Amino acid sequence: MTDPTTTEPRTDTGLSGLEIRGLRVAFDGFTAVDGVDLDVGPGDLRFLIGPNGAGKTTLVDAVTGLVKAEGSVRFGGEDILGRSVHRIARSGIGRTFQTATVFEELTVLQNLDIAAGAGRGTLTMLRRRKGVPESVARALETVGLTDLAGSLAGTLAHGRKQWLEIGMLLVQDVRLLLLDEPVAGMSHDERQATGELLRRISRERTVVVIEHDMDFMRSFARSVSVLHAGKVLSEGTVTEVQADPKVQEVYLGHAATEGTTTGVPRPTAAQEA
Ligand SMILES: Nc1ncnc2c1ncn2[C@@H]1O[C@H](COP(=O)(O)OP(=O)(O)OP(=O)(O)O)[C@@H](O)[C@H]1O
Repeated sequence: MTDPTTTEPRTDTGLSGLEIRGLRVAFDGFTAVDGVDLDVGPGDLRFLIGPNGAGKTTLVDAVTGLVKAEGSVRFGGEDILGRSVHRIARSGIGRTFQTATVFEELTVLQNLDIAAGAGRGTLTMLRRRKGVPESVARALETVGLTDLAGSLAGTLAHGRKQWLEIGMLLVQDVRLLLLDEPVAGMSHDERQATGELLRRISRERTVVVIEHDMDFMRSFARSVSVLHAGKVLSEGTVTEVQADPKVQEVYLGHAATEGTTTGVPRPTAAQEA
């Protein structure tokens, strides 16, 4: 269930929100993102859900500069659309992909150190350091990997690799985290720990999660946007979105055609009867 004490997006100084207007992405005449307006408040923990092919990943690709898009994407007061991937990353936006991309042959600490270095100036990089940088120690603590700092990343369990990747965004001081199905393939306990981690992170940063796992969404989303056929179909709290007949129609329609209940919001009592 959504924590009622954390329903309101935070507005503390230093937190930045995302403002998307008229976002459009076309691939050879096929419009994958079709005029999306989306506001993610500072410190929100927003879930982006929708059936396969709805345009969720393409939207994140557009925000991070991986695909060309029209419209506007403002973060921290600046329009970032059209900037290079590198410049967008430097403006404080980071993402993870469905498959964790960590350096398996390096230790957890080395992975974090490299990620931290990516945000440092050349002079700082050249300076000799003693011990673990504070930002790295903090990230280790936050993602719960302090005791595994010396372990090779390749030996980590699946869930912990995802946490390491999130830690790599934290040391880069990413202020907007865009996470693509972070709990896919995780055990129940790992999902729970990941949800709690995202709650902690969203006290200081803005978090957007693409997700198909509806139980996870129900437990941890502070707000939800439903995408369908490249457009925002519905938006609100978990309760509001689940009660929206348009959402039920889209998901139930898919369940019927795909023979799966993955991603189907829990039917209302009336539907179950
Ligand atoms: N590079 C591309 N070239 C052509 N079409 C693409 C490309 N990338 C995505 N698409 C199409 O755009 C649509 C949206 O895809 P996208 O991956 O954004 O959906 P999604 O909501 O993330 O789906 P899923 O939940 O399955 O990951 C799909 O029809 C997909 O086939």
